Amino acid sequence: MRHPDAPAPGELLGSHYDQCFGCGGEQPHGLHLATRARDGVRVTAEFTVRPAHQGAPGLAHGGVLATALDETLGSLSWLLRVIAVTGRLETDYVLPVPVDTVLHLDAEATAVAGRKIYCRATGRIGGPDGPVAVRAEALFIEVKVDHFIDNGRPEEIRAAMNDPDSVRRVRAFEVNP
Ligand SMILES: CCCCCCCC/C=C\CCCCCCCC(=O)SCCNC(=O)CCNC(=O)[C@H](O)C(C)(C)COP(=O)(O)OP(=O)(O)OC[C@H]1O[C@@H](n2cnc3c(N)ncnc32)[C@H](O)[C@@H]1OP(=O)(O)O
Repeated sequence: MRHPDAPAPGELLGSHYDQCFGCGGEQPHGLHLATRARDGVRVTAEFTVRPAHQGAPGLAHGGVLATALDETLGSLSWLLRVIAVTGRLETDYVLPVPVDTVLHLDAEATAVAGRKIYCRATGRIGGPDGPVAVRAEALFIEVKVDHFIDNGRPEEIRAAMNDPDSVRRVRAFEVNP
């Protein structure tokens, strides 16, 4: 169920961490995904494949495409108002994705059971209604903020805790009655 305080449909979700490879603005070769809330527990995003994202000449690396799917699926957290990490991500690569292509991503949660969030995503090329190039089914697991504090490298954790925007974002996720 969408949380009552979830961002409204159409609203841009913003980055959860400015150094994130998927969505952070401070990663020069990152994916710079900008994700929007949609109805229900659904989000959409666009990812433009850059030369830094190649695997084969002129084609997107499969791991980068998996990252785009992972990041979009992770953004469903904003609508559920929980912090969650990827437990399992199964990816189908249906079409090659050339450099400069815009990948239109669409993710939705399909079920929640305790801490487990089941979800799926597609990435289409040639427009939001174009053919599916990649798709994923995933299981995200809800965690507390301590997951990052206990496991992250101390210098980045300290920097995040000293950044008021970062603390505000995490607090918003923690309150989930
Ligand atoms: C103040 C500032 C401080 C810092 C601020 C930070 C802010 C950050 C905000 C937001 C971040 C969002 C980041 C999104 C980025 C995109 C998403 C990613 O790429 S995340 C990275 C990749 N993923 C991992 O690194 C997980 C590594 N794995 C783990 O840590 C553990 O394995 C974890 C937490 C996933 C589960 O461990 P357990 O000990 O908590 O829980 P157990 O009991 O093992 O599992 C719970 C249930 O889930 C099932 N489960 C777990 N893993 C599964 C799997 N792989 N396949 C199937 N089921 C699985 C289990 O069978 C269990 O199910 P049953 O409740 O018994 O029914």
